[in-house]
Amino acid sequence: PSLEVEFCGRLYENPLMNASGVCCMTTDDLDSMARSRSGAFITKSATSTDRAGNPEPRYVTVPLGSINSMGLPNKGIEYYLNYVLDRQKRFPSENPPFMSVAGMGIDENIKLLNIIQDSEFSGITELNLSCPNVPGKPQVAYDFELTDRTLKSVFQFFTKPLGVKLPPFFDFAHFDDMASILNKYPLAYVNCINSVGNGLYIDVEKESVVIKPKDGFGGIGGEYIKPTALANVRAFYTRLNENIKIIGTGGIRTGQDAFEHLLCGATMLQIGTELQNEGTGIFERINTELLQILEQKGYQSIEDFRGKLHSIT
Ligand SMILES: C=Cc1c(C(=O)O)[nH]c(=O)[nH]c1=O
Repeated sequence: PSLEVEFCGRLYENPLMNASGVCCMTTDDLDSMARSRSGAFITKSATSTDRAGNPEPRYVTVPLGSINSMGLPNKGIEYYLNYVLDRQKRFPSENPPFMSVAGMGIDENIKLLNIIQDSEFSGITELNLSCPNVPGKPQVAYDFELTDRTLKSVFQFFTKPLGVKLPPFFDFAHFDDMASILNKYPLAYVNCINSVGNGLYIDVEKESVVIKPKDGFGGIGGEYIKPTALANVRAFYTRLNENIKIIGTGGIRTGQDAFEHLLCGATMLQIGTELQNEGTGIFERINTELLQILEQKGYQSIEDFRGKLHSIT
C-alpha cells in the first residue's frame, strides 16, 4: 500500500506534517522538518514583526499531553517568507512549506496576506484564527461575525491556496453556523483543531500551576484532546462542500490515531505535542505504523477508507 496523498493539486508522499508552533520557530527547526520523513511542514504562525511572546515557563509536557501559553512568539513574517522562498528556489521540484500567519486583528491579517499575495510564494497559506494565548485577544473563530468579515475581506484579493486553523467547537449549532460561513468562501481547507483553549494543569506537590502566563491557563494538546479533535474533523468533513479539505490535528501519537483522523475525513494530518516530545523521528514511526494498519486491513491507499467512518444503523 501507499500513503501518497493529493492535496491542493500537489502530491505528498504521506499525509503527516508538524502542527504550526512545533519544530518551526527557527530555520534550524524548519531544516530538521525538511530532513524528516514528514510529507510536508509548516512555519510558526507569523505576525508583521518579531515577537518575544509570553514569559517562561510557557510550554510544559504533562503525562497525557501538553499545556502552553506561548503568546505567539515568532521571528516575523519576513523571516519565514525568506526561508520558504529560498527553499522554493533551491528545491523547485519539491512542494514548498506551508506558511502560517496569525495577525493581532483583521487589519494585520489582511496586511500579512497581502505580503504573501504579492510575493513569489507558490505554496499553501494557513490563516490561524484560533490562537488562545494572546492576553486580551479573543480567538477570532469564536466570533462568527468577525470570522465572516475577515474571510470576506481576504478573498477580495487573496488568490493563492488558503486554509484556516480553527479552535475546537463543542455544539452542533456552532458546527452548523461555522460551516455555513466557511462554505461561502473558496477555501482550500480547514484545519481542525488548535489546542483546547485555557485549560489548567496543577502540580499537586507544589500546589501550583505549571506555566507562568495567565495564572497558569493555557492551550491543551495531546491525548486529552483526541476525541474533541476527531469530532471536529468529522463535523466539518460532513458539513463542508467537498472541495474544502480537512487537516486533522489533535492527539495523534500512533498510526492508529492517524488512521482514526483519516477515517473521520482528514486529508493531511498535523502533529504537535507528540512531535515536541519525540522529535522528528516520529514521522518515520507513524508512517510505519499507519502502513501496517493499511496492510492488515487490505487497503491499497488512504482513498480506500478516507471519511468512511460507519455510524450505527
Ligand atoms: C499562534 C498562537 C498559538 C499558540 C501560542 O503561540 O501561544 N499556542 C497554541 O496552542 N496555538 C496557537 O495558535
